[in-house]
Amino acid sequence: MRTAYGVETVRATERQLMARLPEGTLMQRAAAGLAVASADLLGRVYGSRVVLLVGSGDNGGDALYAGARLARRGAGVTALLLAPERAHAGGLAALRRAGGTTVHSPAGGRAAGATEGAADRPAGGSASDPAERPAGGPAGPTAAEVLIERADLVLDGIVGIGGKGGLRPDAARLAEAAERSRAAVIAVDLPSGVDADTGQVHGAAIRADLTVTFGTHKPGLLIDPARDFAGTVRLVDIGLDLPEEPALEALQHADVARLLPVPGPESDKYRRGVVGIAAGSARYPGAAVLAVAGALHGGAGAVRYVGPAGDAVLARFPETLVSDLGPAKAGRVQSWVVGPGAGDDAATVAQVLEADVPVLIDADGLRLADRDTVRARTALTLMTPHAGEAAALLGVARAEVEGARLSAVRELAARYRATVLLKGSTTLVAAEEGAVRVNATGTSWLATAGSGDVLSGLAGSLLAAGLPARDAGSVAAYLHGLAGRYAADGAPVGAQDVAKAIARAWRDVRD
Ligand SMILES: NC(=O)C1=CN([C@@H]2O[C@H](COP(=O)(O)OP(=O)(O)OC[C@H]3O[C@@H](n4cnc5c(N)ncnc54)[C@H](O)[C@@H]3O)[C@@H](O)[C@H]2O)[C@@H](O)CC1
Ligand SMILES: Nc1ncnc2c1ncn2[C@@H]1O[C@H](COP(=O)(O)OP(=O)(O)O)[C@@H](O)[C@H]1O
Ligand SMILES: [K+]
Repeated sequence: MRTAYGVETVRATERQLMARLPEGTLMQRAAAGLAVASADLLGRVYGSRVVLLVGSGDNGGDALYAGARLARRGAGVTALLLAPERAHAGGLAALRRAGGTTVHSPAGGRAAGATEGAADRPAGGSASDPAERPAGGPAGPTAAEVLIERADLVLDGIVGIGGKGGLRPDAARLAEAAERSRAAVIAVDLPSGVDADTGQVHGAAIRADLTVTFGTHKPGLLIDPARDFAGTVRLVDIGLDLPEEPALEALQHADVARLLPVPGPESDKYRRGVVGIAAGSARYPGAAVLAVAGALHGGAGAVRYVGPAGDAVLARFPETLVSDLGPAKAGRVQSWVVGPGAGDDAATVAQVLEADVPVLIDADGLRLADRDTVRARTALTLMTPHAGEAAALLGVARAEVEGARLSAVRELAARYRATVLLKGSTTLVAAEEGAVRVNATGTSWLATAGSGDVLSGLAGSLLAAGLPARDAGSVAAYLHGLAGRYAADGAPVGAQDVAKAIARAWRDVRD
């Protein structure tokens, strides 16, 4: 299981650990890991040009100490200090001892002619030395921007877990320069400008190729939009003793393998679970077919279908048990999936919600389900909105959900007293309590009509097989994401291709 902890927990565990260790130990561990990752990315350290973006906190300290290590190995290292008087004193001294230079990088300091030598200053001077840049001049790039432009590697130590709100204007300029530059960018702990706890991004942020994070992943590194800014994430162990329950967790192959329902010698189709699919309409029969396709690959022993698309379902999947009597009279099931392509059939949704078995509500069903009825259910409920559907349920704009996925999914889980799977580039699964699961196996090729129907069938099938809602949702998202990757393999796919590839995803996970 990959886990992520919020800032408050990180700070508390760091304090405990620091109390037992000589001062500066943790920062040295962080800087050592950062320097190794930098060297790996550079390939050749000697002769490389490294620029450090240094803010006023310990995040900048990490960058300075790592820069010192790289300077000792022959890199030309320049630190751009956003606030020279507040930059980490020990880190500054270490960098200068190692032969690195520092440049004051205020907003708008122009590099008149911005020459190579603009950054040079004697090692050992003080950060507030008047010899510090900025070089004047009304227009053109600042000295800092020129240095970033010419760098091989930029280390972003502007701000880490101490960041509040969007980047301030002078820091934002550096972030933009780094994005324009061809230099590789490594974010120290997390990309400056992203929210460590939520994954929100307010305005400009560093766009990194690699993020070297310390002690634990932070939730923001795993949730879009921030995840997209982090690039590849590398975790450096600094010895933190973290509590049992994380804020966020992501299943890995081994976790999914343990959760997959596998028939034993005593199994029969009923013991494996029957999933009922109440989906599709005269207008949208395809949704029924796709939900059944997903359900057939989810581990239930049988798939029962009720609704107006029985003929279409049977034509494609003769193994389906089709009934036209409605959910209440269709025969026993261990879970229901209701909603895909359901149109305005509120009666079916209401009937399904009355059943005392786990229910998955998707698509039209989300709009039609009465909130108080869902809240009052005693059996499990799993809701699977995409951002647009979640926004409608919450009464906010879609962009608001996409920008703050974690709070949106938590809020829905609380309002409906249900488990909620929020679909999208990073799928989140939240129950009313406990760690939120994040899934990142997906691919944007999955953004294709009907792939959500496949997911709901798959998750419903896992519910029928006996998985709790959080596991059913996160295992389904994991398999569905992998299946999407396999089916797409770099080219567009249809939802049916995704359903077919689920079997390969199972095999892969179980290997
Ligand atoms: N505490 C520890 O034991 C360790 C901390 N480490 C590093 O320390 C970092 C946390 O250090 P700090 O607590 O000093 O905090 P940060 O360095 O993350 O940020 C605090 C500073 O950034 C400024 N700042 C805040 N928001 C800003 C914004 N939006 N734009 C521009 N500047 C902003 C603040 O004025 C403050 O001076 C971690 O992210 C990690 O990199 C590591 O060295 C590992 C050990
Ligand atoms: N950008 C993306 N990256 C990864 N997965 C995505 C992306 N966009 C959508 N998906 C996934 O594709 C599926 C689409 O589901 P949904 O929006 O319900 O479509 P439909 O209603 O057409 O079936 C979901 O599993 C969702 O998580
Ligand atoms: K940073």
